[in-house]
Amino acid sequence: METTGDLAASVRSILESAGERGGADAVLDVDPRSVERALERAEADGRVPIIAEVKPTSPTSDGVRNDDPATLAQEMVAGGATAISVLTEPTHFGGSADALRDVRAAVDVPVLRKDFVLEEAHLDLVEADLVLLIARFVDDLAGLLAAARDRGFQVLVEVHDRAELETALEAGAEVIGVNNRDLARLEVDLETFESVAPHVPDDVTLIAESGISTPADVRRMREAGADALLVGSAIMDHAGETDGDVRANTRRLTTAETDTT
Ligand SMILES: O=P(O)(O)OC[C@@H](O)[C@@H](O)c1c[nH]c2ccccc12
Repeated sequence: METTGDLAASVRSILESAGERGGADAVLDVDPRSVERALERAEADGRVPIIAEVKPTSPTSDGVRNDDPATLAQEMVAGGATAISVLTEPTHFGGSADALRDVRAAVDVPVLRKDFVLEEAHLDLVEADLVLLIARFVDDLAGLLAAARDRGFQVLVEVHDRAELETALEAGAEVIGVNNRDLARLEVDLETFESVAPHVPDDVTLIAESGISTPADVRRMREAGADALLVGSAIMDHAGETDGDVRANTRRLTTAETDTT
């Protein structure tokens, strides 16, 4: 793992608490809902493939939403979401394994577990269809990827630059997310995706992550090659700028390529 000296203080503290969280008693055996199939269904219906994120709060959000995660997820699916991402990180994002379990029981789309998984035992906290591994924070990416696949998980490997992309490809990642947020400064720049995307092989499923808030942002990321987009804050609307209507917020983005008004 890289030294944590160049990371934002909140990210250092997230990693410290992640390292202290234990695993689980049993090794999971997951029967996953196919992400590939879900993406094909969205494209066939003319919906932009959006992975909508249930994120009660975050170090960069203005506020907290304590709505029932399962209800939020159902509203997101009603707004056309292709998959749901659920934070399970408890100390900085207000997430939990129970929230993910409730969401997965309430919807029939694939569910991504969003957390700071650093070692094999962390994989066994809760079943999900897709699990996130962050290239920058994982020592043995190929090993953890294999351990996740052995359990049946599909795996989203997150990168932020070309060097991390190479690491992800060498490790055999098939689904790669480019995070527009820089974890050293916590700032978002959509150019990050645009600069990394051209170097991603066509057979990789490519996801643009973070900082996507408007239909124009959606179109920009799609033009740069995104197969899907991961959106949290603009849908959760922690500050309450859109009456917190998660269904409408999701629909505005899933229809961005058909409704260009
Ligand atoms: O809220 P945003 O800017 O739409 O971002 C969503 C998602 O990309 C972000 O929550 C995220 C991306 N990678 C992460 C890793 C851990 C925790 C959270 C994240």
